[in-house]
Amino acid sequence: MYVVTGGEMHQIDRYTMEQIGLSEEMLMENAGQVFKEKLLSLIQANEKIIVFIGAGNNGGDGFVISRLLLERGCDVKVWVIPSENRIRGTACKHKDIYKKCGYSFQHWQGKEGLAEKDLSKATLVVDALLGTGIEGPLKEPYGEVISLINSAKKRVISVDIPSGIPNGGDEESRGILASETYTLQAPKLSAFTFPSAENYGQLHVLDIGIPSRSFQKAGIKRELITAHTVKDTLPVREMNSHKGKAGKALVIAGSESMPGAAVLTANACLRAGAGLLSLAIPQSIQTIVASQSTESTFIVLENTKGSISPNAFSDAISFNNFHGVAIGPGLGRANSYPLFKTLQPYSGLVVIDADGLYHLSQELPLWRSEQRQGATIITPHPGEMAMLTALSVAEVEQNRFEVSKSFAKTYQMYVVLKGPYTIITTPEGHQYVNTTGNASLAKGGSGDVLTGIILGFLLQHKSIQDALCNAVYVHGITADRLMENLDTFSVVATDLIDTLPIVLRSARY
Ligand SMILES: NC(=O)C1=CN([C@@H]2O[C@H](COP(=O)(O)OP(=O)(O)OC[C@H]3O[C@@H](n4cnc5c(N)ncnc54)[C@H](O)[C@@H]3O)[C@@H](O)[C@H]2O)[C@H](O)CC1
Ligand SMILES: [K+]
Repeated sequence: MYVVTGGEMHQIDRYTMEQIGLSEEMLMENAGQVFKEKLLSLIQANEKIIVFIGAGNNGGDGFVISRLLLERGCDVKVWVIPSENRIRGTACKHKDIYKKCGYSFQHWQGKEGLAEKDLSKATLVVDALLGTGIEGPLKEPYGEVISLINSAKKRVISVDIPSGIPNGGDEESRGILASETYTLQAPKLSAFTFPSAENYGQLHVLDIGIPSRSFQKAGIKRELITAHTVKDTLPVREMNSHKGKAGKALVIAGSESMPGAAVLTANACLRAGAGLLSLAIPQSIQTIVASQSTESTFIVLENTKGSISPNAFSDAISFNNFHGVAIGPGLGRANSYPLFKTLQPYSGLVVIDADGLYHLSQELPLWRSEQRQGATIITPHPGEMAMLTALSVAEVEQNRFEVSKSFAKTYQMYVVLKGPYTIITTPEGHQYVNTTGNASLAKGGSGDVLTGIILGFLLQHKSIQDALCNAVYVHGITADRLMENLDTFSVVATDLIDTLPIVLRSARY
């Protein structure tokens, strides 16, 4: 499933109409039909529905939805915000069809009019005020209508997008606070960009019949990770596999103040399929780490002031014995730069996280793909991305898609930008958005687990992007699964590792 900007959606609509020959009237009718079906499956028989309609095609969808619900005998009040002569094109055609079927509507005349009364009696609001055609700051009377709807605190279902949110989704908005949004054909960027993502409520995607060819022709390179894509791309372990063939992983992690990071990364990596796992850790934490990661083997390094000594590293490890390396969780920044540097010439996969990203920010050009034989995968949270790009955290948050794309293309790396909707970007600029996971992941250690799963999966998959997509998806699902029995406050990173085997099993079937 593709993820698009408002502008791309218009381009896709145009191709569908002009080149494929599906008319806008038909697409609008389809939108109304699927919306109505979805709505009827979720509402009570005695629901009192109020529909708010704007001037553009989002309002046109509102006319189709109102007609179809009235045809089904639903109790529907329809309020149209612009004067009738402002409704043009396809929306006007569907307004006329609505009227010719014998149905009427009320005109908005300010909030003191009857709309407020109808709203107070309604049990459900359908928001068909504004869609992807919004430009610039919200104009009146839409601001006033939206404030009225929001303050009524009803169940609100938005058509396509919550009305009033900016197209990029990145600016402060006075948009509708929807309980649910039924988006048409493809989720829009604003559903995954804060603060607008918070306006959406629960997101459902409705197939209105726009062919995938229209998306391909528009060159859309953003997709959603779904249960289907994961199931189709999760590899199966061959019968004649052996531990060496299943991937030899090296994790360089941990320090006296953060020994747990090494444990979490190693154990997650093993649970994600690594055949053999070596942990490179400072000598002073070896006993404690070994007691909690039974299956790991160890490369014990000299330590200085609680972390790996700057002198100990270069000849202690032969990187080429490993298929992939993860570096960074709990490493500490003070002494580990020389160690980080020795990894650059290594020809295998390198996953860089946490303190490893700090070192990377000091010598970024050296890690461009043409300077390395193996692929580099980075797993920053927005703060670390800000450090790597010299932007503010707010700038990263507001332009998550663009910032990660530009970084991935410039440095030819795979970027896993973590957050409520983690975005994976390939060096070619293809992007994959993850929707699994929940607020319980906002806790120390969950990133270490993800790094471990990523390394484990990289060693099982042929395609790096599939490995990354599948890793972030299952990581999120483990948290979702834990929510069946636990509270968001209570989940700890070890729970994620313990749940991973069950989640992996069900992701396959
Ligand atoms: N995706 C599809 O294939 C289909 C989508 N449909 C729906 O069409 C809308 C997009 O329609 P469009 O006419 O382009 O725009 P809007 O309805 O969002 O609104 C345009 C309308 O709003 C006025 N306006 C613009 N900016 C502002 C502002 N800042 N404040 C107030 N008013 C503003 C402008 O003057 C216009 O009158 C899409 O979201 C879907 O819901 C179709 O059903 C066909 C298939
Ligand atoms: K809307």
